[in-house]
Amino acid sequence: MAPDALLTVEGLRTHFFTDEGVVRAVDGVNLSLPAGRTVCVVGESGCGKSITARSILGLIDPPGRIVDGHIWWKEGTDLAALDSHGERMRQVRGGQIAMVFQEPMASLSPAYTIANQLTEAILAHRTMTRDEARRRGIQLLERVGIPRPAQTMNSFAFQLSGGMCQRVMIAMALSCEPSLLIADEPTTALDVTTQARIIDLLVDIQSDTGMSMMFITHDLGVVAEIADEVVVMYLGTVVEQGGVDDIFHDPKHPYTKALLASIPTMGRGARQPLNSIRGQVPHPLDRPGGCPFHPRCDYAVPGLCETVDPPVVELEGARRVRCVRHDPDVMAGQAPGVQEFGEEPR
Ligand SMILES: Nc1ncnc2c1ncn2[C@@H]1O[C@H](COP(=O)(O)OP(=O)(O)OP(=O)(O)O)[C@@H](O)[C@H]1O
Repeated sequence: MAPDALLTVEGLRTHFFTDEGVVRAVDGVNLSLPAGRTVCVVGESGCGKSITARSILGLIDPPGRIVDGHIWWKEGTDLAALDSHGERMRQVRGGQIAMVFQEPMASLSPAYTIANQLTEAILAHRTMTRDEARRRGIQLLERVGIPRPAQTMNSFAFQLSGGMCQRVMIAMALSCEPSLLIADEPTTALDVTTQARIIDLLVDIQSDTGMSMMFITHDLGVVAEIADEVVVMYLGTVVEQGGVDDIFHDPKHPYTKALLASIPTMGRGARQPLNSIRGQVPHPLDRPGGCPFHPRCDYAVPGLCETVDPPVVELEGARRVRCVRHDPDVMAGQAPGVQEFGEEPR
C-alpha cells in the first residue's frame, strides 16, 4: 500500500456469472487514492468504472461477485474480504466511505420526507436524539446550499428539482463526515448550469473537510478542473494513473492519448473533423487477448500486444502505465523499426 494512500486497490477482479458467460467487468484493477485528494476515474462507457466503485463499497449483487484481489482501506482492512452485508462493512459504507450516484431522484424514496431520510442516515452512524439529528439535518441542508432548509426538510423528493435532490443526496453522504466520498457521475442527469454548481459545491466541501474524493466522469473538462490525480480505465483494467498535469500534458498510454485527442477544441478549424477513437469498446464477454486495447491501438507492436498481458510499469513522478511500450525489458527484445510514439500512426 502506498504510504500516503487512504485506499489501495490491488488486482481487483469482479465478474458477473451470467447465462451468456462470465462478464469480466473488472479484471485486474490496480489504483490508489491518496488522502485528502481528488482522483477522477475516466474511460469510455462500459470500462468498469461504476463496478469498481461498487466493489469498494460491497454493493455487488448476484450474479456478480469479487473473485480476486484486495481493497486496502486505511490501516489495513481488506474490504474485498468483508461480508458485504456484515456489520463491519456497514460501518465503513456510509460511515467512512459515502457515495453519491447519478440519478438523485431515483436514490431518494418518494414515500418519505427529506427529514425522514436525512435523520435516518444521520442516526445510522451517530448516537444522538431524533431532535438533534433533525437539527443536524437542517445544518447539512444549509451547508449544501439549499434555501429555506427547515421547510425543505418537510418536502418529498418529487417536490424538488433534480439539482436540489442531488444537494440532498450530498447532505446525506456528508452526514457521517466520510473520509472518502465516491461520486459516480453525480451531475450527468442535471442541466449544464446545475452541473457546474454541484461540482463547485463538491470542490468546496472537499477543501473544507479534507475528505478524499473519487469522482467518476466522462467529462474531461471537469477532470481538468477538479482532479489532483487521474485514473484511466479501459475494459476492466486501469491503463494509466498519474497527476492531472502529467496526464493532460504528457499522456503515456495510447488509450489516454486517444481519449485526449477526442476532446473538441475551440481552435480546431471548422473543416477539420472531430477525432474519435476508432472502433468500439468490445463487450467484456468478447475480451481480446493480450492488451485489451490492442485492436484499437495505433501503436500496437505486432506479435506482442495480441499475446502479452501488459505489465504495470512505474514511471517517474509516481506514474503507472500498463503498456509494453514502456517496459524496456520487453521492448529490448523487439526488432528495430517498431513505430515510435509521436510518429504518425501507420
Ligand atoms: N449486473 C450485471 N450483469 C452483467 N454485466 C454487468 C452487470 N453490471 C454491469 N455489467 C457489465 O460490466 C461492465 C462494466 O460496467 P460499468 O457500469 O462498471 O461501466 P462504466 O465504465 O461505469 O460505464 P458507464 O460510464 O456507462 O457508467 C459493462 O460491460 C456492463 O455491461
